Amino acid sequence: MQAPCALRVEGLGVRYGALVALEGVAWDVRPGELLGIIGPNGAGKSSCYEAVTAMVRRQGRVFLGEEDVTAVPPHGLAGRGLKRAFQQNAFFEDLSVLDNMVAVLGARAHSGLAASVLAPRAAARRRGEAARFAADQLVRFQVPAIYHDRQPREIPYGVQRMLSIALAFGDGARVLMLDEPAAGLGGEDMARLVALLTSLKKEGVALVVIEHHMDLIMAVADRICVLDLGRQLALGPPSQIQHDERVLEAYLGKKQ
Ligand SMILES: Nc1ncnc2c1ncn2[C@@H]1O[C@H](COP(=O)(O)OP(=O)(O)OP(=O)(O)O)[C@@H](O)[C@H]1O
Repeated sequence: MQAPCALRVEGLGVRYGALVALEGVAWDVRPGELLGIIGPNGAGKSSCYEAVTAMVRRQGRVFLGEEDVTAVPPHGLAGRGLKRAFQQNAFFEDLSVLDNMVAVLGARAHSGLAASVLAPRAAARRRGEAARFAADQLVRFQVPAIYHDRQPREIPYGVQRMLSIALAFGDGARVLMLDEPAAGLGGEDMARLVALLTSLKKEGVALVVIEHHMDLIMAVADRICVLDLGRQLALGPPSQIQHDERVLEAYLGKKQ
């Protein structure tokens, strides 16, 4: 028996005034599975991404596990384990890499003023534990310890991308959505990204990844949703998508 869906969308649509940017999109993703979303420029990928996380006005329904979360606002979705990263890296620039991670881990790290005054040793111990947990989390997301004390803008771009994924994931995610995680990455950084995505899948995280980088998506996706002119052109495993005539014509054909 197949595992239940981690995330499912039905009849997803987005309009900007008279422009139909997305219409009738329907897919699901299961724990441990990576769904790739591809399509030519203007196909509706970003609109789809924003629509799932309720960042734009949209039609359709969104289910997280068994729960209909269509009416849940973005912060409520994050609280339920649907996390998203942004295409642009977004950091607290004045904090170190480690403190960025501590900050998103939130409650785990903050002992509070009252606790610090009334029980300073316990508060210090909790802060130490939070910092260790944050450091472990960063290493797990391919951000090596040599960068933890630096500010985000001081670390290499490829490591910044990993940091942004780590921050999006926070203290855990049932579903993690990534918008072009491979943008601007080359050789070794790309290999690190593949390793990270593969390990998240093994841990049972469901991933939804918008990507222009065909080699990456064909290598790591279990299924791919192809959008073109706001419509869902195809949905299937990479082997099927690579040979789909409509996809070749609409997407790959336009790229050549
Ligand atoms: N805020 C907006 N207002 C008006 N039109 C928009 C807006 N955002 C996107 N669009 C239009 O909606 C359509 C889909 O855009 P979208 O950004 O979702 O596509 P995309 O597949 O992500 O494209 P790209 O690969 O270029 O980022 C395009 O025609 C785009 O011009």
